[in-house]
Amino acid sequence: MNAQTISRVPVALTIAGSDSGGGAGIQADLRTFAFNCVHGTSAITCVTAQNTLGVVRVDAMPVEAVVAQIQAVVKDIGVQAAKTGMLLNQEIIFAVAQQIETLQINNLVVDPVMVSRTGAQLIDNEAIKTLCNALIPKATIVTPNRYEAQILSGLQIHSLDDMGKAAQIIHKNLGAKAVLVKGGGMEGNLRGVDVWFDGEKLEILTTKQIETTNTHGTGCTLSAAIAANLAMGEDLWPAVQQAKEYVTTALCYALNIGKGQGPVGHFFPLLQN
Ligand SMILES: Nc1ncnc2c1ncn2[C@@H]1O[C@H](COP(=O)(O)OP(=O)(O)OP(=O)(O)O)[C@@H](O)[C@H]1O
Ligand SMILES: Cc1ncc(CO)c(N)n1
Repeated sequence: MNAQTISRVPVALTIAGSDSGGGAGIQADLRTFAFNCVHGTSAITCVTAQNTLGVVRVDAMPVEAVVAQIQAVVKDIGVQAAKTGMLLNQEIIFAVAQQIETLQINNLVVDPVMVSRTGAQLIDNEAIKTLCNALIPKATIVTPNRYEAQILSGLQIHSLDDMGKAAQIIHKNLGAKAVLVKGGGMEGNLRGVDVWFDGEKLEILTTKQIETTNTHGTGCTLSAAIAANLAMGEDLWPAVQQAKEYVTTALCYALNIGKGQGPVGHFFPLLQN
């Protein structure tokens, strides 16, 4: 059989942490890229020992190693979009922001991983400051969860109205082109409702609520799917809408593995036939 070489495939880069349990981080991002028909490349910032019950240990990569991974990918292969996930510390965040500027990476999705859905802070205050000053201003879109949006906006978020206000404050103060406040951590019928603001339009993204506790990796999956759609050449708003559909279906096929929160099922397109 003759090989069919494919040379014009869109390429996306994830700059994020490794999740040994395979549900979030780099592992979720690369699967999401693949199932959205995009070649996935990666720059690993830290290695977590993690499972469905939580994070046991985190080891940071040396800053030079993070920079070398980004440069190796961009200088040879080239990327049409990138996303950032768990960047861990101030030095890594600052170096990543510099590389994005120097290598002129367009279409940047910043998932400002700093607080888990349960409200536990994952990075220190200095790192949060650098994220706000150096990286978020370069973002095409920033996608905070409820708790991250509270930190970034200074508001307490309990209602849809609060989500909208937070999105507008983050947009005005931090300079990302668009903001998506995610509702996975909201209560009642707001769970799964996201709010978008791009400086002009305030939109509410609703979906059917999925009754599952297996929600590990939803945020990584959503931001990676947005990056994949941007790499495919989609405009930002349709890229977000399609990514929301992808994460919703992946949640419907979530995996009931481990003793805690199982991961979303990225490979549902293979199961549907
Ligand atoms: N039970 C649910 N039903 C429907 N959608 C959900 C549910 N839980 C999360 N989502 C959706 O998943 C996406 C990710 O949002 P979420 O708030 O869970 O992000 P996150 O806290 O960053 O995720 P994680 O840290 O687990 O990766 C959003 O579109 C959100 O609305
Ligand atoms: C590596 C990694 N990135 C992101 C998250 C947030 O879901 C996680 N739990 N682990």
